[in-house]
Amino acid sequence: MRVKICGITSLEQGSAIAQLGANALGFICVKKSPRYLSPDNIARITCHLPPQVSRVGVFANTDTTEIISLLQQTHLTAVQLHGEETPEECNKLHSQLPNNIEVIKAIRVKSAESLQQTETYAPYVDTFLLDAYDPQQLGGTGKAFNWELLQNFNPPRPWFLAGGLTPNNIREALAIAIPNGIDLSSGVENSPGNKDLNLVQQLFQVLGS
Ligand SMILES: O=C(O)c1ccccc1N[C@@H]1O[C@H](COP(=O)(O)O)[C@@H](O)[C@H]1O
Repeated sequence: MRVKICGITSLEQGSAIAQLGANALGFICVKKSPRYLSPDNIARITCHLPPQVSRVGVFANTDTTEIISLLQQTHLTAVQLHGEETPEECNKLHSQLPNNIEVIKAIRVKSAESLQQTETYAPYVDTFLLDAYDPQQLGGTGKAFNWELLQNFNPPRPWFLAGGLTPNNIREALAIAIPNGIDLSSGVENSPGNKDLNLVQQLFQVLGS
């Protein structure tokens, strides 16, 4: 299973988290987030990570040209679109990126209807990420959604489960849903952008048991 830890802001923590077992790390490129990291700082971290670790840039409603320019500066291997990007915008970005760059579309789940969006977006993205909906914040909310909605969820692309996941609730989540990957941010941190390595270690212990 893919395990993505998002909101990495330092090389020391990124390397330690990869060492503990994460195979994807996320870097927040949304300027108003407390976890925002500049392109220069992202590049300083990504160039030292093991090659098998996916490096995901998280964007929200960012212009395609800006995303492509940032990818060229940072050694990112994936783009997570976490805003109100339309299927047309996803198509435009996907068609302009090299095939080895993964496009992940976040769907913020309000109700069962939200899940139907995966059918519309599927031709234009590689992967989905399901997060909780919050009217105030785009992501990193620490809020979970109703996992029971996922019982018969079988989307046309691989998908990550995100939103309020912690070492304490991950077992319950995975007993209900069968995602291809999980994504944790605030559930494994001391404060925004400062990850708690003990909690990350605890997560891998639970996943391995
Ligand atoms: O983490 C942020 O600050 C953030 C800002 C803007 C868009 C997305 C963001 N984070 C994403 O939110 C989810 C879930 O986070 P949490 O585990 O509930 O804290 C995760 O996919 C992050 O990539």
